[in-house]
Amino acid sequence: MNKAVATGQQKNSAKLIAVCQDYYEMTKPKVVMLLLLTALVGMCLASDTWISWQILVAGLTGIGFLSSAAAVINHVVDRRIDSQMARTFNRPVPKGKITPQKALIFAALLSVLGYIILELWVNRLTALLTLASLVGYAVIYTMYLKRATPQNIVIGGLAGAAPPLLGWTSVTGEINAQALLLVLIIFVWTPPHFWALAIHREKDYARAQVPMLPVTHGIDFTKTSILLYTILLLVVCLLPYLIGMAGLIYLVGSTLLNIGFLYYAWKLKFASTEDTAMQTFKFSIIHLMVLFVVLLLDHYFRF
Ligand code: HEM
Ligand SMILES: CC(C)=CCC/C(C)=C/CC/C(C)=C/COP(=O)(O)OP(=O)(O)O
Repeated sequence: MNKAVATGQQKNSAKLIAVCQDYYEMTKPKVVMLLLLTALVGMCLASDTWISWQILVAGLTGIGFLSSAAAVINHVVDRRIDSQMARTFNRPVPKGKITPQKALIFAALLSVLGYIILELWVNRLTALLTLASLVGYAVIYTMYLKRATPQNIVIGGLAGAAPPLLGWTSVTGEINAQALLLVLIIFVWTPPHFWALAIHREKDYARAQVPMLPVTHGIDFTKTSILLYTILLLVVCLLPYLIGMAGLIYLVGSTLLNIGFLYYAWKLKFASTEDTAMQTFKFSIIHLMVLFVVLLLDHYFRF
């Protein structure tokens, strides 16, 4: 083969890979992975036996596609804000690597596919609840709340907290109090998760004029709020054990994780160094991931 043609082909495939990476980045893959873990745990806890492969695969694919679509819409709607923040200015839409139109077509494709998968192979309730979560995050949180009130992430957090319920309804076709308890755990976890990062990025949010809590009420007030939510989280996390939904493995695991979270929140409030806010944010992600793995282990190896 001609050397120039071969080099041209190499350049084209490198370009294609780069474009695919940009589309992939817009789906917030790591966030969606954790959302899917919580949905998987919702599915497993909904049943005393093994769940069917069809529900598992179709449920996770549908919930994953709709969550990814919500994340892509967030990239489009927030392109002005993102272009003003050091953490996000390099994203594909503000950088001009992907046009808003193309991103929206991608989001529409993911949404339609995800909805059809849930409707055809899971059930209508799950399809509708997942669509409502997409609207909750992409429209209610991103378009309105984020720009309107420092309670934005508290209220908007409900959409991100929904996946355990979506997993549960995938298996049973109905809404259940135990599933709502899992939603409550993530709902209470979200403020300390996000506000820790918001403290670290306070100047970014102030510059972009986004009314996040550290911007509107100050860093000290935000630290107190984080500490109080972390205490509330410890209490809420005890409920699955207290109502007999989970056993000792969960009780021990969850208590250790919450003591860890409390340690970071305490340090952030009373003995903070430059890194403490980011360490607290990183720990929050480990906390939720391990908490849901522990719930799963407890479900299958309960004694
Ligand atoms: C309204 C609710 C939430 C807000 C405002 C929020 C905000 C954020 C922000 C701003 C980041 C930083 C992203 C970056 O570095 O580019 C982040 C990271 C992350 N969030 Fe959340 N989050 C929320 C809910 C959730 C939920 C429900 C989950 C999962 C169950 C989650 C999982 C994660 C993960 C895994 C990361 C790390 C992503 C990475 O390293 O790329 N978040 N979150
Ligand atoms: C269907 C379903 C379950 C939808 C939920 C989808 C979803 C991706 C929820 C995660 C919440 C999240 C990452 C919020 C951050 O947005 P931000 O705009 O404040 O953060 P950013 O500045 O990093 O974009």
